[in-house]
Amino acid sequence: MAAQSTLRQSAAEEIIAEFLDKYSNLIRTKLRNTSRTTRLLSTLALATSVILAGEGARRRWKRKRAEREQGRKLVRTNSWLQHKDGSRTIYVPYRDQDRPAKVVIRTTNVHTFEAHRRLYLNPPRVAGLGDGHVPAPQTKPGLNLAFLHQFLSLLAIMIPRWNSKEAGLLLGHGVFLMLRTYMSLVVARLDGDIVRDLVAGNGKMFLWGITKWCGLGCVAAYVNSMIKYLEAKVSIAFRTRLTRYIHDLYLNDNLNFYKVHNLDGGLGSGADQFITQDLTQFCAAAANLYSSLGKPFVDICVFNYQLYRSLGPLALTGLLSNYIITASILQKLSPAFGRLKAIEGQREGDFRSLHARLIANAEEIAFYGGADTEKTFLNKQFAALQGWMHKSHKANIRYNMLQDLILKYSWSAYGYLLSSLPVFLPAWGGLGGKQEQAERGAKGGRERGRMKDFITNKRLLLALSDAGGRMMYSIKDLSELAGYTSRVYNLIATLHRVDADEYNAKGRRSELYSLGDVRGARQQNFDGVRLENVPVIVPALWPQSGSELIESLSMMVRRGDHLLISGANGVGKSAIARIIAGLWPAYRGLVSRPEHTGQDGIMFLPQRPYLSIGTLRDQVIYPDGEADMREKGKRDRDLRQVLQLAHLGYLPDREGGWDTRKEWKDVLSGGEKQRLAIARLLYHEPHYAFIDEGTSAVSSDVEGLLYDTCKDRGITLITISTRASLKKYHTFNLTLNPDGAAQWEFQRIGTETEKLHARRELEVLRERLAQVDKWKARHAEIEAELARVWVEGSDEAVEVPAYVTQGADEGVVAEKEEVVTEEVVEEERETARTETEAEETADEADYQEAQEQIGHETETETETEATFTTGEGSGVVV
Ligand SMILES: Nc1ncnc2c1ncn2[C@@H]1O[C@H](COP(=O)(O)OP(=O)(O)OP(=O)(O)O)[C@@H](O)[C@H]1O
Repeated sequence: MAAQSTLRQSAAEEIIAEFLDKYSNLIRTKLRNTSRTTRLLSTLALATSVILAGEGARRRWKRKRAEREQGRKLVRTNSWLQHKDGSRTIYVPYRDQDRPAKVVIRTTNVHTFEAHRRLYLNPPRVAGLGDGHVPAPQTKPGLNLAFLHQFLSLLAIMIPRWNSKEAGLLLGHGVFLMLRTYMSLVVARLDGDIVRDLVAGNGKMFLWGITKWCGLGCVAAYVNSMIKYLEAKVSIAFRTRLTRYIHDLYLNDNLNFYKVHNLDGGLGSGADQFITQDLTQFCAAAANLYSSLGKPFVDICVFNYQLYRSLGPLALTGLLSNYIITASILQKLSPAFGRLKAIEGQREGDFRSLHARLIANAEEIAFYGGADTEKTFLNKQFAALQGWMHKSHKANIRYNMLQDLILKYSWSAYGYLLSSLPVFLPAWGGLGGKQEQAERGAKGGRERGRMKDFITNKRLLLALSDAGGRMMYSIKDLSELAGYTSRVYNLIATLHRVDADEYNAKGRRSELYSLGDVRGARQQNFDGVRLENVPVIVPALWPQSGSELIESLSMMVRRGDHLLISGANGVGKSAIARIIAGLWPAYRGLVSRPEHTGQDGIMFLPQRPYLSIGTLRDQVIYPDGEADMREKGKRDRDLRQVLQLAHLGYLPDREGGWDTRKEWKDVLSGGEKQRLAIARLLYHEPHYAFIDEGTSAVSSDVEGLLYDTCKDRGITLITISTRASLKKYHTFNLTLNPDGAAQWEFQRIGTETEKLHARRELEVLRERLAQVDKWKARHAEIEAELARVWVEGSDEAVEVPAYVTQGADEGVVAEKEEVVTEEVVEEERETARTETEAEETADEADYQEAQEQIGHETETETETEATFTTGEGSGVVV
């Protein structure tokens, strides 16, 4: 044995040596035959390619290192790279912070959206999804043509091209599925062989059969796990495509993320449940459908053919009729799984959005002590979900029973019957029947043959019944998929509808001021802000009609003309900003505004300051990212300067630097949030800025400085405020008073008319001042009455704590009240004196200051006396 192996080894060595000799001789001869120049040139070429390859490798390595370094930096600063074609490269922490994974995100082409709009807004009539025009379809989800149309429409997004990654993954998945079918066939045959050898007592063949079985097991295990892996990959790939598509449609310049909730309402409590939950379930179900339908289908074809060969045409007819009968029974008796799943998804969404609401408003709820009430809301919503889930599972009981009865027990009994055909009816028994007829008489051998055929056929029948069963089970999967499909299709159709502003169903008349009745025009490249005969309407959810706040409003703000929009609460001041920003529609008239939002354009500071996730830097430069900031040539020191101007210079040091990440909405105080919003304004330096109650929590000394800074930076301010004291920073004033004779009044601040108003206000003030003496007398009366009142049992009354009584005896209290009254009177006299002086000198600066004081007074008065408002409106249009 040892000698044999040595012999084999030396033979192998000889072969290798011969091989090496042959090729070295060949090279040597070739070299000898070539000229010196050729050799020199070849050597040079070789050396150059080695050097170039080395240099290439070095550069690649360097690039990779720089890229990794850049990735780390971008992760730290919460930033990304923006490319010219609109795509972005983002880095996400992968295994560890040091090796972030690079992801390139390409935005969906506008033409793709246009091409798809037809699928979602004008579905074919035959699908029964509406009349072929908007509104978006709302059919009962189920196995019908609508489902087919919806699924194919989504497939156009999930697999955009035949050579896309998703198509490749599906192909790979298909190959493995076929492989598994083939393996099932091989296993069925091998099973029969093993039993035959066992019955025949052929030990050698039996052992060989077992060895093959184990080998097949390894391959089958690999194939099965690859099928699962590829299924998961397909599901993730589908989800990625759909999620990016939806994000591009949801968060675009048309502000669909706002409109879909505030104007359309087609998605109920929110798009979040659709995008996070329903989409995931849809993709998992769609990827699974391929294997749960595709694989059994292939199995059924292959196994039927095999059984047809061995059991004959009668068996095949029996099998096919069995499928048809089973499918129709199950289809008839199955509950509406699609609808059940769709409504379950909706209730899950409602429950989830209540939780999200609780998190977003945790502080406010905690202050109010509203935990119990919120718990009741949550429990109520959960009970609705739970009830529906019970209903859904109950519906499953009957279906599962039926399914088990038919697929497990009836089918196997039927299988035994079919397997016995060659034995009892050999004339109808295919190959098996022929063999049976041929071998009649050879008793012992035939029994073993029968056993082998029976085992093979039984396994094939089992596999077939399994495939058929899975096919039948997938009726349920398919119905559930129909539910998810309808939800995802509804989401995309609604987004397309909102994006196209297509609310008007053909042939249907729209209600006045409904979303189908928007006829105003927008001009987006105007150097100024202008409204021309625009009604201020609170839009209602489509298709209801909105409610009118102001019938028709006209105004214009040019560069340098600062405007203050004032009026009582709820009159529609912010509504004007919403119309100009494009959040609310312009139902009639013309709205003109600068094209860009941000730098050199227009910016809106909302009433509730918003703080994004990310670093401190992100808060100042929002909505820019760090990459945009660098592109604009701004550095951290510029941001520090901006913060200083907003009186927040201490923030980077206090919070630990620009890259610090915190939950900023909880970290910053109300006033700080507002000052941060002003800092954003100073960073972006727009030409026009809407400030909606943007300084209400800022102390008045800082407020003035902030206004002056903004104006010095060339920002034209349009302030929405109830504070008349802000007048002095503005040139024009738009006063809204929908209940007055004129619903609004637009006038220059400091004009004769306005002075007239101020004088009238002064007169009213003086009248009130004259009443102070009367109040004093009345006060003394009340004091005297109180002193006379004797409260029965006051001696036994609960003892007043010492800290209350200290220095609070009647005399002291009276004295204090006297002093307070004196102070109030003195203050009012002082105010009146100032007003009179201002009026007399008519000096502009003094006048403004006096105006401010009046403003303070007016504010206080407005709260108490409804009559103490500005004069009649004149409806001046600039
Ligand atoms: N999304 C909405 N849905 C329904 N009504 C709304 C909506 N937003 C605002 N409104 C209504 O529109 C009216 C004007 O609101 P707006 O926010 O413009 O008031 P405002 O004058 O700015 O008040 P405030 O001084 O309190 O901020 C209010 O009556 C309000 O209830």
